[in-house]
Amino acid sequence: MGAHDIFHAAFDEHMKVAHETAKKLEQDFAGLVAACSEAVAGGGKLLFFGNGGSAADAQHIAAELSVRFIKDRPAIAAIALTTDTSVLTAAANDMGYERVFERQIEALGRRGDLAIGFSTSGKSRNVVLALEAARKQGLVTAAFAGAEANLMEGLADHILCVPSKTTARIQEMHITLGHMLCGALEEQLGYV
Ligand SMILES: O=C(CO)[C@@H](O)[C@H](O)[C@H](O)[C@H](O)COP(=O)(O)O
Ligand SMILES: [Zn+2]
Repeated sequence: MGAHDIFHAAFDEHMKVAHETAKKLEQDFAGLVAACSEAVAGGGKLLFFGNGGSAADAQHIAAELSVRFIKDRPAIAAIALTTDTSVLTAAANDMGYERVFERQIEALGRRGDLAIGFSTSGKSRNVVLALEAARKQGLVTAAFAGAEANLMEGLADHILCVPSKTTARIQEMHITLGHMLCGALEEQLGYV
C-alpha cells in the first residue's frame, strides 16, 4: 500500500469510527462528565493511567485539566500516574510491571476521587489491577476502551467503548473524547 492508499484508508476508517462513536457514546460521555464534575466539585481528584499511546493520552488530558484547556480558570485536580520514573521503576522492579498503577492508587487514591484507565484492548493487566484497587478503596472508576472492553467491563462505573478493534482508531477517538471531557468540565464547573 502506498502513501496515498494509506491516507485514504486511514481517513475512511477514522471517519466511520468517529461517526459510530458519535451515535453510540453520547449518554456514556454525559455520565462520565457528570461523575468527573461531581468528584472535582467535591474536593476529589482525577487519576489517569494507561500504557504506550494511552500513557500519552493520560498525561495529555491531566495536563489540560490541571493547567489550561480553553479557559483561564482555577486549576482542576488531575494527575497522570505514568510520569514519575522513580515510582514506576521501583514498583516495576520490586513488585512487577502489572502493579505500577495499582501501587499509586493505593498511595494516592482517596474516596471521592475518580480513577480513569485507558486501554484499547481492555486487557492491560496494570490498568485492570489499578481499577480493581480503586474499586476496593471506594473510588469511582471509569475506563476508555475499545469494542472489546474485556477485563475492564465489570470494573468501571463509567465506560466509553469506542466501536472499533483497531488500536490507532480507538486511540484517535480516546483523545477526541478526552478533549471533549476537558471542555465539558470547564463548562460544568462554572468556568464560563
Ligand atoms: O500507541 C500505540 C499504538 O497505536 C502503542 O504504543 C500502544 O499504546 C501500546 O502497544 C500499549 O501497550 C497497548 O495497550 P492497550 O491499549 O492494549 O492497553
Ligand atoms: Zn498510537
